[in-house]
Amino acid sequence: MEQKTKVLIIGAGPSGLATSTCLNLQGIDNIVLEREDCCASSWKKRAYDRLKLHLAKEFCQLPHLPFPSDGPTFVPKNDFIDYLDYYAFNFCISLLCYRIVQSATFDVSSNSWLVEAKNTLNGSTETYVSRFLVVATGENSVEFIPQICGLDSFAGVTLHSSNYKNGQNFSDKNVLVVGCGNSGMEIAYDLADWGAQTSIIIRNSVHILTKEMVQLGMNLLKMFPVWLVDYIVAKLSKMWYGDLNNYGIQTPSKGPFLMKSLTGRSPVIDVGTIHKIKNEEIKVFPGIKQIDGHNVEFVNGTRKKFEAIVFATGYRSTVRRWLKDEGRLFNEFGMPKKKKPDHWKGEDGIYCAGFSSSGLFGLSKDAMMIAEDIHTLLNFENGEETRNGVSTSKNYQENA
Ligand SMILES: Cc1cc2nc3c(=O)[nH]c(=O)nc-3n(C[C@H](O)[C@H](O)[C@H](O)COP(=O)(O)OP(=O)(O)OC[C@H]3O[C@@H](n4cnc5c(N)ncnc54)[C@H](O)[C@@H]3O)c2cc1C
Ligand SMILES: NC(=O)C1=CN([C@@H]2O[C@H](COP(=O)(O)OP(=O)(O)OC[C@H]3O[C@@H](n4cnc5c(N)ncnc54)[C@H](OP(=O)(O)O)[C@@H]3O)[C@@H](O)[C@H]2O)C=CC1
Ligand SMILES: O=C(O)C(=O)Cc1c[nH]c2ccccc12
Repeated sequence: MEQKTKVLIIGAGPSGLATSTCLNLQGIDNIVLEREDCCASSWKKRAYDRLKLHLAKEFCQLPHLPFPSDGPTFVPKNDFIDYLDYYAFNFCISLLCYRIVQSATFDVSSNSWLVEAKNTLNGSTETYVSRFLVVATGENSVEFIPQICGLDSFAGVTLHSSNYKNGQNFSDKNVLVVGCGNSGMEIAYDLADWGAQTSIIIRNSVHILTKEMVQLGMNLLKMFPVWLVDYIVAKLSKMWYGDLNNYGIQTPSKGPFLMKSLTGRSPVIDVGTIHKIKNEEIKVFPGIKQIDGHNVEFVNGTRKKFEAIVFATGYRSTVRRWLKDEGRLFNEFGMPKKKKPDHWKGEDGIYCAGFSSSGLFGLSKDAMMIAEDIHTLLNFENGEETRNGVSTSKNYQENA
């Protein structure tokens, strides 16, 4: 089987859905391929129960569909899932699930992308041919668990944050959370709330802000330079939380928004974890040196027994496993080679949406720019054809 389309989009997360919608509204034929059985699978299957969007809803809406004005400012996970399902339905997205893309190659002779996908319903390999290819498989495509000396010998339960739902099964257990990004800090809070004896590893410096500080910062950024916004937000954080050094938390020298834009690392948006750290409900440890049975030894020589470890150690992109473009658009980590704002476009009609480390806000911008660019290129190509005597119906109307 070989299926042809003008644009092939890989991945039906927010990036794929947003790009498909923007193309649909321009009347450009496109198909979205998704490896799972549904759209927005990371939100439906790999997110913990108490998750809410950290940014105010105005920064999280996808193109052409605002959140209801009477709804909460910080949208809960399930409302966001309903929003994404409605989005896919409302904009008539042409979605093919159960398709794991295994290779994508540009064919110079036909000026098109040849994409092979495994159909997991019947085991067959399908071929798709398109003029344009949009990579929307996400920065968080696969769980990352670091190699730690002795991890194989750990005698308790281990899981990645993407498989954590809530702390129900951990009450009264000694649990170690590895990683102090937004997942780790919130999961530690949740575990402590469920009665687990909770510890967290914070091995590097990290910014801690409230969601209101981030909201203020995002709004100030519309008018003021990043250094000034960082100065204000960092001052507010210091006033609110005091000196966190005493609790094992150092503040980076670069400001939170500059750091986000340069490295993609988000500040931790505190949901109450800091309060629990201050009152010793949650203990802070430095990096792990080694694990032996139930014992974990930290780099400062301290040892402690744990019954479970939650790895909130982040994710990796998997593009380089299947995209055969000789590493032109993506680096070895599966992230764009070009710096923002030029990250979203490669050569030969390839694009990426959702790889600017700027969350839903950034991926919506990518989607709009990609659709606009494809629209312009197609108009140009149609114009060329008209000049060469091959008119399309669109050009008949435009020329009339
Ligand atoms: C826990 C968590 C909370 C977050 N909260 C926020 C927030 O509040 N605000 C914010 O702005 N950002 C947030 N983000 C960051 C980001 O906005 C989300 O990760 C968002 O889902 C990214 O959308 P995406 O479509 O780029 O990637 P994903 O949602 O990961 O979607 C990619 C899709 O591609 C599919 N796929 C991957 N490989 C293949 C393949 N080979 N073949 C076919 N399909 C494939 C996957 O199954 C998946 O459905 C959060 C991230 C996480 C992990
Ligand atoms: N409600 C929301 O909006 C939420 C948003 N998110 C977003 O999702 C994305 C992914 O977040 P998250 O899952 O937290 O992943 P991140 O990549 O942001 O964080 C990973 C963490 O793991 C730590 N880590 C990695 N390896 C080790 C190791 N060997 N030992 C100790 N620590 C280690 C890192 O620390 P180090 O710096 O020392 O390497 C870092 O603190 C982010 O953009 C985040 O902001 C996540 C949860 C909720
Ligand atoms: O939740 C995330 O990690 C995001 O990427 C959302 C986001 C985009 N810009 C920001 C600036 C500060 C904090 C979070 C974000």
